[in-house]
Amino acid sequence: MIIQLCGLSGAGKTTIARSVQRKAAASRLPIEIIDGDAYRESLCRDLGFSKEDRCENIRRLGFVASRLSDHGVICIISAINPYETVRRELKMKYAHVKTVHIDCSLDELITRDTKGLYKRALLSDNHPDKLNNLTGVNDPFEAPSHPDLHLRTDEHSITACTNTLYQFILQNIKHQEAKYSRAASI
Ligand SMILES: Nc1ncnc2c1ncn2[C@@H]1O[C@H](COP(=O)(O)OS(=O)(=O)O)[C@@H](OP(=O)(O)O)[C@H]1O
Ligand SMILES: Nc1ncnc2c1ncn2[C@@H]1O[C@H](COP(=O)(O)OP(=O)(O)O)[C@@H](O)[C@H]1O
Repeated sequence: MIIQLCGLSGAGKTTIARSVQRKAAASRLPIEIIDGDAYRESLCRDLGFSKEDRCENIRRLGFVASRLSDHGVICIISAINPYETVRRELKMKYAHVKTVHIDCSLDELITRDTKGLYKRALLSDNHPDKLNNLTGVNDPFEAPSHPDLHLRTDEHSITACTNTLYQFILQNIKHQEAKYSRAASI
């Protein structure tokens, strides 16, 4: 199974992914987090933040996830993943891909601003530190119209969001197992 998260910087993708991973480890459920930020320091080092590069980034993360997922590892792709076309592409290309929108209002993100990115994006146009392509401020984020799961981190606690995503994963595992056992008995 591949869970492709999408959501703005600071929405809580990494926090929730890690928390679900810890919870799953207690039940010996293998989860690998494929984190955009981390892969941008290795496999995706050559990529920037243009639309083309962001889409190529997601394609590469999707490929890595598919290789692990084929061997029974549940993969969580934790990236902003802002474009509907490439999210759909992953769903079409690989088996058991679920889209989870980690949603949070811009006002709350500007308050959190853990990396100082929003402050930079909101500087005046002629400021030397101005960030010109921050997703959600001055670069597009296409909210998924029909996500498989929608979590609002400005309305629910980290624990509540973790539990919801964890239950969603368990339900989908059960659903997959039932499908395979029906196919095997034919
Ligand atoms: N311009 C701009 N827009 C968005 N994000 C930026 C930008 N510049 C740097 N960063 C940092 O890069 C992280 C996003 O990388 P992703 O690989 O998740 O992005 S994408 O899916 O390819 O759009 C993102 O990480 P998260 O905060 O974890 O989302 C930021 O820390
Ligand atoms: N319900 C919530 N779910 C996830 N993170 C939350 C929530 N409420 C507050 N936060 C805080 O928001 C920040 C999210 O940061 P992070 O997980 O790095 O976001 P992202 O990976 O989407 O950039 C963390 O400081 C986290 O403690």
